[in-house]
Amino acid sequence: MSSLKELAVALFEAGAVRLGDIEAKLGRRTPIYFDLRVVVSHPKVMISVAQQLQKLSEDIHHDLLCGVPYAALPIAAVMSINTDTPMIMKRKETKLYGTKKMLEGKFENNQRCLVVEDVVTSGGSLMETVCTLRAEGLNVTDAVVVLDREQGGVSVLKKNGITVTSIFTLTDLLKMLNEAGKISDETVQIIVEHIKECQFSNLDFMKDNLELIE
Ligand SMILES: O=c1ccn([C@@H]2O[C@H](COP(=O)(O)O)[C@@H](O)[C@H]2O)c(=O)[nH]1
Repeated sequence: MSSLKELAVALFEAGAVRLGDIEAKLGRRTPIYFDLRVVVSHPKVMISVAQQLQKLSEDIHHDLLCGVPYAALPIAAVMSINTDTPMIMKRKETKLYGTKKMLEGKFENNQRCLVVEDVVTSGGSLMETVCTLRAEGLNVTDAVVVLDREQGGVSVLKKNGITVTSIFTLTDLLKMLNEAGKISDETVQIIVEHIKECQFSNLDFMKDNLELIE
């Protein structure tokens, strides 16, 4: 899988692109949903996704990698092994026993941690991980993601000090899948209209869980 178009088609064929009237996070409805969790069952696609993210990471100075739980964890693990970069893991919930740690793995104050994410919509999931990492004394300024759904999350993250670099924007991906005959012109149109109407300009809906700059 040398080209991005080949990767887009491989993701589609692996079942990572779902079309229809789908219920997403917080009861929102969407005509397109990306399920990157399926990639664990397709090792060649996993390697290709990790390699593309590694390319994006080459110019970003970092000491550690951290995947946003859960979908990005295996992707970050493959990148960690391929590049010999230590990884840390954020827990979704704090343990109620033992060490009560939020982060697993070894890290030191002020180390630079690059965040790995599968999909950005509002930016909320990624920001949640960033807040935990920063609260533990890590320096977090960048994230690499597989897909930017172009719904405002990347700008929201920028306002909070995070630069996002993605393998695909939704526009790129739709174009590649349309050219490959996987998605019709009509479906592309429906998705484009939905994305225009469903934009996020802040993370107010989850402000009780986040310590934001704004
Ligand atoms: O098509 C999609 C859209 C979202 N996700 C999951 O949700 C978060 C991203 O949404 P935010 O609003 O930016 O938090 C991400 O962690 C994905 O796992 C998805 O899988 N597919």
